[in-house]
This record gives sequence, C-alpha cells and structure tokens, in this order.
Amino acid sequence: MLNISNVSKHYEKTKALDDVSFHISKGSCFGLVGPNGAGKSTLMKILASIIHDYTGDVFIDNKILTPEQKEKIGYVPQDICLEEGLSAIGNLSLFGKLYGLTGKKLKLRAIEVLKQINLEKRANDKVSTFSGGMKRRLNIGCSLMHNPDILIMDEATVGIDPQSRNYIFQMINRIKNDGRTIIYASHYIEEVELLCDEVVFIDSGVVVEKGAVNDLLKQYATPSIFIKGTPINLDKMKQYGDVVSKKGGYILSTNEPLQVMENMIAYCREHVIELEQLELVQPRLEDIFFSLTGSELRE
Ligand SMILES: Nc1ncnc2c1ncn2[C@@H]1O[C@H](COP(=O)(O)OP(=O)(O)OP(=O)(O)O)[C@@H](O)[C@H]1O
Repeated sequence: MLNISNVSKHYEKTKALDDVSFHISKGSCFGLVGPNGAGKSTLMKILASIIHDYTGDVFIDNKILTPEQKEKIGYVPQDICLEEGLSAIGNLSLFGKLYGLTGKKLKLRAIEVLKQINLEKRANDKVSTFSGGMKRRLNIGCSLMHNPDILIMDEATVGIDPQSRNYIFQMINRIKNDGRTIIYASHYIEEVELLCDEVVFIDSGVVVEKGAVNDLLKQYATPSIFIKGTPINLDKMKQYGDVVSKKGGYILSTNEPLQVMENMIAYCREHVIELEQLELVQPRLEDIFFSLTGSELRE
C-alpha cells in the first residue's frame, strides 16, 4: 500500500532522515519507534504532504504521492490543532469543508465522527472548555472527516487521562477492523506493542530494523534476568551470558534464566551480597531497540 523509497531530509545542517526505505501493508497498524529527534515526525509530515522538500519517493498503491493521493491520508499532528472558540461540531465541519464536504453530507459525517470519538454530549460546547483528552479525541476526529484510507497518528495520546486513552485505543481498533491502515508513533512503547502489527526502528534518521512485532521479539529477544545488588560481581555474571547495565542494575541474557537465577542466589548468599532485585525480564521492543542501538527510547 505505502512504499517509502530512499527518503532523505535535511534541515539545513541537520540530517533528519537518511535514505529511509520500507513498506507498509494495507490494513496494518504500523509503529514508528525511536527516541526524541529520531526523525519520526519528519517522516510523518512527508507522508502527510506537509513537508515537500525531501529526496527519494513515496508511493501509495504504486502511484507517486501527489495532491490527489493526499486525500487518502488523514493526519493527526503531535500538537493539537483546533479552533478553541468553535464547538466540537464546528471544528469537525471546518475540517470537513477543507476536504470538500458540504451541505447534508458534511452534517451527517460530522455527526457520525462525533459518535466515533464519543463526544456527542459535548457537540455544541466550545473546545476551550474541553479537557486535554477530549481535545485529543476531537483532533483525531477532524482527521477522520474525509474518511481516509490511511491514518497517520503522531503522539496521539500525549498528556491524556486513562479513559480518553481507552477511547482512542477502541477507535484505533475500529479503524483497523475497517481494513484501514494506521501509522502510529508514540513514546509509549507499550502502546506500540499493544496496537501495532509491524514496526520500524529509527535512530538518528536511519532505519535500524523493521518487521512484524512478533517476529522481531522471536528473532532478537534472548531470555534475560534483571539483577540489582551491592556489591555485585560483574565477572561472575559474565560467566553466564552477556551483561549490560541498566536502571542501576544489570540485564543478563541467558538461555537458562532459571538456572542462572538459582546460581546467582547461591553466589550472593555465599559472599554476603545483598540482592535488591532479581527477576525474569519479559522481552520488550524497548530492549530490542536498546540492544540494536545502545540507546534508550526514553530519556
Ligand atoms: N523545523 C525544523 N528545523 C530544524 N530542525 C528540525 C526541524 N524539525 C525537526 N528538526 C530536527 O530534525 C531531527 C528529527 O526531528 P523529528 O521531530 O522528526 O524527530 P522525532 O523522532 O519526531 O522526535 P520527537 O519524538 O521528539 O518528536 C531532530 O534533530 C530535530 O531537531
């Protein structure tokens, strides 16, 4: 459905994207994963035709991205973009008009979207009276007015309450079930793991890895344990597998985690080492990103 081919983008001296290529299949929920400044927003703005001065090509359904193709895309920006002085329905109508909807069609579509974002009760209230979560939901609603095939969501759940987050997740699942494609960037890696089927890891503008979430977990995730204690002996741990320091302790990757845990407990007892924490670590995308780049996703 969407092909990104050798895309690069500079902001004066900053190389925001460096020869980025990957494919997004129709109907998938596709996650963009990377730390602050990785280039995710830049890529999303290119796909949404907000940034035009880049090199490389973007294809939708094998056709190069043009203003007509742009109609297939809905874009939810990272910064909320609403008219505070207008009501919810007023904002939806405004965005609908921008996409050429008029008259009865516009009115019906606005009511339909209002239902999807669960803001019917606040239809005529001014946006300036809305909570952060309501604004986020309306922001998504505006991008849905023209019924796009592809929805691009840049940090759509920043700073919202759990209830609004749940509404947004339900909406995303409904959009997915309709067979539409979602491109989702979030700092919350748990959200990407929960919602996305496929991901691309981007670091400093470069694609580090891409693939189905389950395949990546299978391919990269070695069983591991987290150990924290004082004074823990690094050389002793290295006997059992690879060790990296993390969050004041160590992650030890091993194919025999339970046996190694037993050995470490015995060792600590023998040497009067206080074990503060010892636990099995579930493989996470965050850890895969760390093992591939040496960078944390969150600062
Ligand atoms: N308008 C701009 N002018 C100059 N540099 C920019 C501009 N927008 C982004 N950059 C730089 O380009 C790089 C990529 O930024 P981008 O916003 O795409 O990253 P990101 O992965 O979306 O980060 P975040 O998660 O913090 O939003 C960064 O080094 C950033 O400082």
